[in-house]
Amino acid sequence: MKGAWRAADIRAAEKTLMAKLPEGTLMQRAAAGLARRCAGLLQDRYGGVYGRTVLVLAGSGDNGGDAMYAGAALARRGADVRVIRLSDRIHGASYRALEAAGGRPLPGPPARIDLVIDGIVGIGGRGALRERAAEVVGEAAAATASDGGSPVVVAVDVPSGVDVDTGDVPDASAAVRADVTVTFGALKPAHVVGAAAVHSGLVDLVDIGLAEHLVTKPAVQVPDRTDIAGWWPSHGSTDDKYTRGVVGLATGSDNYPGAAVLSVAGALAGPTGYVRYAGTAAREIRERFPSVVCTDSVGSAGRAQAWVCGSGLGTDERAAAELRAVLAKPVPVILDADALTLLADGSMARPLREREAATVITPHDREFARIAGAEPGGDRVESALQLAAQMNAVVLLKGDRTIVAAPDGTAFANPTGSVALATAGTGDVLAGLLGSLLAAGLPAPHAALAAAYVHGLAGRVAAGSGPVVSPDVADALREAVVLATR
Ligand SMILES: NC(=O)C1=CN([C@@H]2O[C@H](COP(=O)(O)OP(=O)(O)OC[C@H]3O[C@@H](n4cnc5c(N)ncnc54)[C@H](O)[C@@H]3O)[C@@H](O)[C@H]2O)[C@@H](O)CC1
Repeated sequence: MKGAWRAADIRAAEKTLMAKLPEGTLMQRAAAGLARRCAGLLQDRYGGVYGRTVLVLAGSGDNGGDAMYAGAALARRGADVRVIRLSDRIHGASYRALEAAGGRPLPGPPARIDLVIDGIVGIGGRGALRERAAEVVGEAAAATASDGGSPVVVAVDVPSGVDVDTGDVPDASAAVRADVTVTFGALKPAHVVGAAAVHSGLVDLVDIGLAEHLVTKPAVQVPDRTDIAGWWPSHGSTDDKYTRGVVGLATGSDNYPGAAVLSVAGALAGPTGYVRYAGTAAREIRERFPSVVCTDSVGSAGRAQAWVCGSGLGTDERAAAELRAVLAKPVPVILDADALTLLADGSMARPLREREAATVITPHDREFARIAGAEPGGDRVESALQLAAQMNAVVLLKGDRTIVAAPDGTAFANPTGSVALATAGTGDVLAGLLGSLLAAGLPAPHAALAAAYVHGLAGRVAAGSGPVVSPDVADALREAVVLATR
């Protein structure tokens, strides 16, 4: 699991480390790593460093210092390095090093640029880029590279114009869109959550010896494949259909039988050995999935180790009664879609509060607003954590980087999100898969993250064969499980 730390925690660790090192050492480490990555990108794209045009955008702080020292190293290897100073006050020693290596100042971006180094602001940045900086960033990105394409844009530490601590991008037109972000010491939330994660492009972490001095808990954690593989339940030779876990689904309605089909398809791709369906879509489910045991209500269904409730359930009296029946079960429960709408008027607050087993809620932003009173806003991690604490539930806040927040204050971000999932019905598939993982015994935060991870991969797998609809995501789940867990 990788952690991402806020700027204040990074600065505290840097302070401890810097006290042990000769002055300037950390910046030299950062700049050396940055120059190496830039040289690699120039090599891969244009076949070498020599003769390539590199534009350094330098702001007033140490971020500009990193960029100019790296520019100096590239100039020494024969690159034609130009620098635009975006402040009257810039890092002096690195500017002089760049000049000494042959770098030259320019008032504005040239027409031909092979690589842009964004050293405008790093972890000291506040808000959207100021007007002049935003203008220069736009002009540089619109320049032509020597191979006729757009220049490679490398952000130093974080793309300038994003909120480092929250991943918010206050104004997308006044923020750098990087192909690669070379960051130092540790990831920051901007690399892994919110719109800033998209602006970061590929994130490349340079070790400057900081990690062991980070004493605080990360603001957000990001699982990788080995975490998912380690959590995914495996079966032994003594297992049977019951010991693998039984998952129950109270989903679908006369109006939305498809939601039931999709949620059951999601559950069947998970690790449980037995799927029960309770609801009005029993006929559709029996036809599609003969292994699923169907009843018409939660009350008449047998036991399950976890229940999924809400996808396409509707919000009428029958739906409310089914939700109440699910909340009364002493097992983990996932509340999705219409179940969240039913929670909004507060009438379920008591049964929800009285639950002892885990509850997972899976809102998108508008559902989040129905329950919390307002959409998540710029700080999605903090918003999800607050709702998790308030409801004593694990919150899976859907988005390009889905966030999983636990009531104990721990937050995670899923790295596999895919735009392919932004289509009707994919949430039903996710809820079913998550139910299966909970029924198989995974702790709720791990179940939510593992489901989001595999679901994201399934979206990518499905997108490999063209435009995606939600049944394609359900069909791709098995391949995604194999990719994530083998
Ligand atoms: N502190 C350290 O030990 C290290 C820091 N390093 C670099 O130093 C950076 C942090 O440096 P600083 O603390 O000097 O801060 P930054 O260089 O990130 O930026 C601070 C300056 O930017 C200006 N600024 C803030 N918001 C702006 C906006 N929206 N538009 C335009 N200008 C804006 C401020 O006036 C301030 O002077 C890191 O991100 C990293 O790149 C690295 O060299 C590694 C070691």
